[in-house]
Amino acid sequence: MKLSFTKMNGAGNDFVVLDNRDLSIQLSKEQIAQLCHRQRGIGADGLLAVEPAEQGADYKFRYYNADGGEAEMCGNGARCFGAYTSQLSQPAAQQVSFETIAGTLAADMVSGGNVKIAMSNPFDFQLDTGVKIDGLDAVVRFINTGVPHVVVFVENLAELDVVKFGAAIRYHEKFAPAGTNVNFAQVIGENHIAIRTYERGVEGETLACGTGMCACALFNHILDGASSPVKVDVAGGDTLEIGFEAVNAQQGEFVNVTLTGPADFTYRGEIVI
Ligand SMILES: N[C@H](CCC[C@H](N)C(=O)O)C(=O)O
Repeated sequence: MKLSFTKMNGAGNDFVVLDNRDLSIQLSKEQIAQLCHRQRGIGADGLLAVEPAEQGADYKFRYYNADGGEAEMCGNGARCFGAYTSQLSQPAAQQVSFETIAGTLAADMVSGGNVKIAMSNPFDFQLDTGVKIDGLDAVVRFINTGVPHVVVFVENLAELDVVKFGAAIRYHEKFAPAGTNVNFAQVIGENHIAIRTYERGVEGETLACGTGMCACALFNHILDGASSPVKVDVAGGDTLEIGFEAVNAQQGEFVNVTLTGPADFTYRGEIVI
């Protein structure tokens, strides 16, 4: 099968984008994993598929990790999905809505080529999961910001072995069977944090993780009183903004969570699979 695709990235979190509005593309988990393979395929952290909406939004957004498994949604991917689908209409749309497993989201094309995502409300808040990891002297926290995220605040982010400790938490029995993404964060200023993320389904550190940035920013508010918007420095070198409105922060209740950052087209191509 010959596939036309678009390669995009959101702050270095990179994706293969497929226009499947006619539902003609049917890929197996193995085929998606091959497309995302860095040496044997196009290479990406995940794959975004545009499908027709079923509940009144403009589109349906399907997200697959590099291992081919479907996940509930993807924050950086949502910005790329928004930028991609905004250009499917003439003139280009300023706002698009799309259905995901995590809920219906909206993407706004804002200044500087950035995209602002109105995220789903977080849930499953655990201030302290009680998980202890040998060699990691820190509290393991949890919140679901569309996908599951552990958040661990540390003082030595730059030197931390993110893959070692990330994998240990991702595969910990506490989070089985779905597993979790794992974020390590460090406060670097007022309303300003830096994070590194081990991503479930990539099984490695990615250059950015949008839902992970949201999770860390919300804990920065809960733990340190940071106010909205929180600036988040990510491993790929970008700084993004997380907005939120606390309803009951100590219970992890927030609304109007937003993720604003870049969504870049890298190239278009064709591949036979
Ligand atoms: N990179 C994504 C998160 C993907 C989540 C996926 N790794 C999973 O939950 O399995 C983001 O920007 O939010």
